[in-house]
Formats: sequence, C-alpha cells, structure tokens
Amino acid sequence: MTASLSLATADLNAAATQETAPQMTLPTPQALKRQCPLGTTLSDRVDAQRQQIRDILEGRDDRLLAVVGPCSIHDPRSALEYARRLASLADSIRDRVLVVMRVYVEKPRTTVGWKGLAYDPDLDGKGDMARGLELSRQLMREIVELGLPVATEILQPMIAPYLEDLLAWVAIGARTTESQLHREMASGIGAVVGFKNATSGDVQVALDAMRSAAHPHQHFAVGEQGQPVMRETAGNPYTHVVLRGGHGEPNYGVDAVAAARKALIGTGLPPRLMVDCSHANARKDHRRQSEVLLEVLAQRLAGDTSLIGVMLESHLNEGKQPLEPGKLRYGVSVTDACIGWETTEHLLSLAAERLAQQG
Ligand SMILES: O=C[C@H](O)[C@H](O)COP(=O)(O)O
Ligand SMILES: C=C(OP(=O)(O)O)C(=O)O
Repeated sequence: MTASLSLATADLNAAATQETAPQMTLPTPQALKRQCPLGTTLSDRVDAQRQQIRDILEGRDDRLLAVVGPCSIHDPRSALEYARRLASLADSIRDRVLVVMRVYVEKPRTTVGWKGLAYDPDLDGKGDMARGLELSRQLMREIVELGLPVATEILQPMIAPYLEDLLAWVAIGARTTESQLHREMASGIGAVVGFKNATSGDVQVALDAMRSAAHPHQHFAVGEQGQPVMRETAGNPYTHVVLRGGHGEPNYGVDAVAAARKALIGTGLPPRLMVDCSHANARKDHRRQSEVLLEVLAQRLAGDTSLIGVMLESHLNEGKQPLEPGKLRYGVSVTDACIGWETTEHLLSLAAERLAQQG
C-alpha cells in the first residue's frame, strides 16, 4: 500500500514537471516548405542528383562519390562560401568524381555538447529550433541552387519531413545505425543512405540496417501538417555501408575492406562501401585524412570496385576551435577538426587525376 501510494505521488510529480516544462511550438513541415519552397526546377535537380548517386551504387557510373564538407554547419555564411568554392571544384572534376557537400545541421554527441544548427543556431545554449530548422532549410536550398547535391546526417527522424526533399544523400551515424527508428525512416526516403559502422567498429549493424531499410515498414511518424501518422514505406534499396573505424582502430585497410565486402556478399547484399577518411579511420587527427584517402584510392585503382566513395571532413580553414561566442574564427569547425580548403582542393583534384590516368 505504502509503495503504491509513493509510486502514484511520483507519477503525479512527473506529470506536473512535464506540463510546466518549457516548450516551443515548431512550424509544421508543410509550413516550412511553404515558406522556403523547393520548386519544380530544384526538385527535378535533386531527383537527378539522387539518380547519379544510385548509378554509382549500381555500377552504371564509374565515378568516385565524394561526400565532403564541414563536420558541422555553425555559420551559414562560411558554409555558403565553402559551397561556392566546392561547386566550382566539383565542376572541374565532374568527369571522375561526383562531389556531394556535407551540410550537417545535427550532431550526435558522445555525452553532451552543441547539437548543431538545427537545435541551437545562436550557439548560446538557449536553443531556437524553429529558427534552426528555417536556417537549415534555407541553406540547403541555396546549396542545391549552386548545383551541389546535399548530404546530411539525420539524427532526429522527426526532422526528415522538414529537409528530406532537399537531400541527395543521407548518413545514419555510428551511434544510430542500430536504431530501428532510423532504419524505418531510411526505408521511406528518396535519398541514398549510407549506414556507418558502430563506434565499436562493429560493421554487422550496418549490414543489418541495409537489410532492414530495404524492407517495407509501417512506422510512427510526423505528417506534413505536424500530425502523428502511421507511415507505410516501400523500402529503400539504395543504401551502402560507410566504414569509419571504431574505438580508435581504422577499418579502411585492404583486409578490413575485404572483410566488409565478403560479409555484404555473404548476406546477399550488394558490395558497396564508402570510406569515411575522418573519425576513427583518421584516429581523430584530421591531418591523417590525406593518407586514408590515398590508400582508398590505391585500392580502388587496384580494381576494388566495391569502394564506391569517400567522405572527408573539410572546412575553409584547418582544425577546430572551442565554441566561444564572440571569439569564433571564420570558417573553422566547432566540432571535429577538419582539413582546410587548400588540402581539400589538392586531394580531390589528385583523386580525379589518378582516376583519369586509369582511364
Ligand atoms: O563527427 C562528429 C563527432 O565525432 C561526433 O558528433 C561525436 O562528437 P563528440 O565526441 O565530440 O561528442
Ligand atoms: C558524427 C559523424 O560520424 P560518426 O557517426 O561516424 O561518428 C559525422 O560524420 O559527423
């Protein structure tokens, strides 16, 4: 009796806390899209970008897919400057490399930290998700207008309907590849999806994710008018694994790549691998991304066609900086350290050159 009474009191307290907890009403996906519409021309462009990536996945296009850009977007102005430079570089190497820009507006954190533009666009910890969503959508739209395909990690499945129409490529991160919610979401989106291996280095979870995402699902979701809906998905066959290393141990070497390829084939999945040159593959040292990229290129030039793509974390300027509002240096990452623009330009041009030499 005493136990159930105290439980009931605890329930009431919890309910009271929830009711008084501050909350902000967000625009519906439909309202945000009306405010920042994509339009037919850009929507057709995104379709064409997705098709190009699918063609790479299916071997109809032998270009290297390169998902390149800042670890996170914290300042739309520097992101746009970066996008302009990248668009011009992408154009100059388009015969050999399909460049897609990382426009990451959500960051998964190991414990706590700034969670990205969509959450806290003023970088002051107050959070303004309505503005965060608006800025994220506007920025992605501008980047599509520049002609670059947009990539992002979808961390919060609720965000998908706000941005999905702009995205050519989506990452499900190392911390969420095992999540059924993310797999369900991936099964219903038009973008190509890359599933990272787990932070532990476990690649099997990414294979399981590909199988799950390829399957039709019925799942809980938010509708265009913000209403709860049951969504029925058709299944997304356009997915692949992203090798990002785990617990400080890289997995981009010949043996690790061969093991992942064998596991994919053994499971009846298409052998498609992207190597993330950053994160544990670079042992969290951004300068090592160059050597990772060169090794992956060498494997590809030696005939490994399962290596369909690479990922680079890159910004205008090298390194990273602490998030101290008022003291931020322009074009420097506030999350993981990135390579700078000159290195990015050099590496991507070199990749294009070597691939061209192969014929
Ligand atoms: O790519 C980004 C980070 O590695 C990831 O978001 C985790 O960051 P954290 O360990 O700094 O929280
Ligand atoms: C968070 C990221 O990667 P991972 O999920 O591999 O840690 C990222 O690419 O920004």
